[in-house]
Amino acid sequence: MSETVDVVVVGMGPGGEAVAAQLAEAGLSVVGIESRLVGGECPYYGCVPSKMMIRAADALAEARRVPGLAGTTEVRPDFTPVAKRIRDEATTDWDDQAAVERFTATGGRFVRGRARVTGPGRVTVEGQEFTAAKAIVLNTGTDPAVPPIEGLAGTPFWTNREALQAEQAPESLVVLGGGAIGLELAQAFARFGSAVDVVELADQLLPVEEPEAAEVVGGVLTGEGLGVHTGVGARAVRYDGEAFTVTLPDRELRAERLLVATGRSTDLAALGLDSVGLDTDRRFLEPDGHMRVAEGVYAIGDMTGKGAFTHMSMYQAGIAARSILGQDGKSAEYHAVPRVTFTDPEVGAVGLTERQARERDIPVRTAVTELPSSARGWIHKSGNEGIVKLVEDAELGFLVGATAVGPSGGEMLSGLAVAVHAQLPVERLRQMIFAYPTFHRAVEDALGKLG
Ligand SMILES: Cc1cc2nc3c(=O)[nH]c(=O)nc-3n(C[C@H](O)[C@H](O)[C@H](O)COP(=O)(O)OP(=O)(O)OC[C@H]3O[C@@H](n4cnc5c(N)ncnc54)[C@H](O)[C@@H]3O)c2cc1C
Ligand SMILES: NC(=O)c1ccc[n+]([C@@H]2O[C@H](COP(=O)([O-])OP(=O)(O)OC[C@H]3O[C@@H](n4cnc5c(N)ncnc54)[C@H](O)[C@@H]3O)[C@@H](O)[C@H]2O)c1
Repeated sequence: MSETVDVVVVGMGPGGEAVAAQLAEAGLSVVGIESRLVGGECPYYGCVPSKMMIRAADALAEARRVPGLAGTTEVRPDFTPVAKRIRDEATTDWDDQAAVERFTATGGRFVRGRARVTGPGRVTVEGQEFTAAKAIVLNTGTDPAVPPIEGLAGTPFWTNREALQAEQAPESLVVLGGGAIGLELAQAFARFGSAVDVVELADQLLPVEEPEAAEVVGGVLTGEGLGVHTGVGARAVRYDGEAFTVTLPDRELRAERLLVATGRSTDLAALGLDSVGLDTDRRFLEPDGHMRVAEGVYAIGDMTGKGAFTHMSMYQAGIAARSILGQDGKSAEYHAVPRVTFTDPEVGAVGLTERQARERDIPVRTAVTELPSSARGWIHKSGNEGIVKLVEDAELGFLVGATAVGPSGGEMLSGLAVAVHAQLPVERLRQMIFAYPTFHRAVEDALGKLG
């Protein structure tokens, strides 16, 4: 028998948890369904544990910069505190009891299980059927995509999920995929002593970001001893019980561990979305400005393909919640999506890259400045690699995109994100006073070069 409630949330990633809690707090009857851990990928296998690992790895790198600046250091990496911090502080040993209680304290009801949409307003989980009188909200995220490389299936390769449960840094590691996950984890493990090779199919690392940014990061990684192989794919993978052998067109790489970080996949068919008239052959759902994908069905987070970031999932959650509550609210805007890849240097970016702007026939004007030659970069010395790149719509006179690579590229991004979001005239930005000597003064130089 079907039980009627106001809202059923399927998948409790960051956005699903937020929307379910907001609606329950507003007095609606809400059922939140999660097959694994409430909170999703970010707190258990993503953002939080990876950034704990990176924080520790960056401390090692900074200590290694002491010679030449401040004396001598002897750096002996120990992964144990990282593994312990991830287990105890970040994930409570991959237990979501606190998150479940946080949700049920809002008045929501929690069901553990793998849900399927079975028709308009209908969701089935573990033999129970719920009828959602107001809305179904989908927030089922993504899973690691595993490429069809000969010999790979069945080997004990890592995805981000295993990598972030590691107790020790491996002696050696091959990383397939030079995107955000691949590079963040590759550099972190390398700083703990792993011998790391990164294999990226595209011609540049971080293919969605500016080539100038990728070049800086690639230079730093090779400078730190990582092998970086771009424009190549693995032809085959073998595992002999002790180590992996990855065959590239021109060489073989052998390593204790293999991390597959080649992107993410969705399975809309398994969710039963054909029962509400949605095309399940697609990779992503296409929501309208209020996150509706069908009558009474909302989708938020990575599965919408608008940017696989926790801040996107949370942003869309707020819009969906307001819509379900019948409140007025601005519809979603994606012209100023900020993103930060937490390598060292960090790659902060917002809006369009030059290539994306040109593909949209925007009359583009760009400028690039180098951080090491800025006053702060010169003072900073070791570890000062970075750039600022601005992309201006020359006709309209405002920035449509910007990238800040540097020791704190993610923080430098904030002013640039304001400029792109609010479409502030470049002329007005040029009149700003930029504090001396900050890294973001490089933005002033770049603005000067634009004209
Ligand atoms: C290693 C790594 C590092 C990252 N670092 C960052 C970062 O620094 N900053 C950032 O913004 N983003 C980062 N991300 C991305 C971020 O984790 C995701 O964008 C974020 O988790 C939002 O995803 P989501 O809301 O779509 O749902 P997810 O977090 O993917 O959660 C979806 C949930 O739905 C559940 N589910 C799926 N199907 C069903 C079903 N049928 N029934 C019930 N439950 C179901 C899943 O078990 C899962 O818990 C990182 C990701 C990874 C992997
Ligand atoms: N700091 C952050 O915000 C952060 C960190 C990690 C992940 N994320 C999110 O998670 C998403 C997934 O991350 P990801 O790094 O897995 O995906 P990604 O799509 O960013 O990168 C995957 C990379 O693998 C490459 N690739 C694909 N097939 C390959 C193959 N067979 N061999 C070698 N390379 C191959 C792709 O060209 C691409 O560069 C990202 O899109 C990002 O939004 C965000």
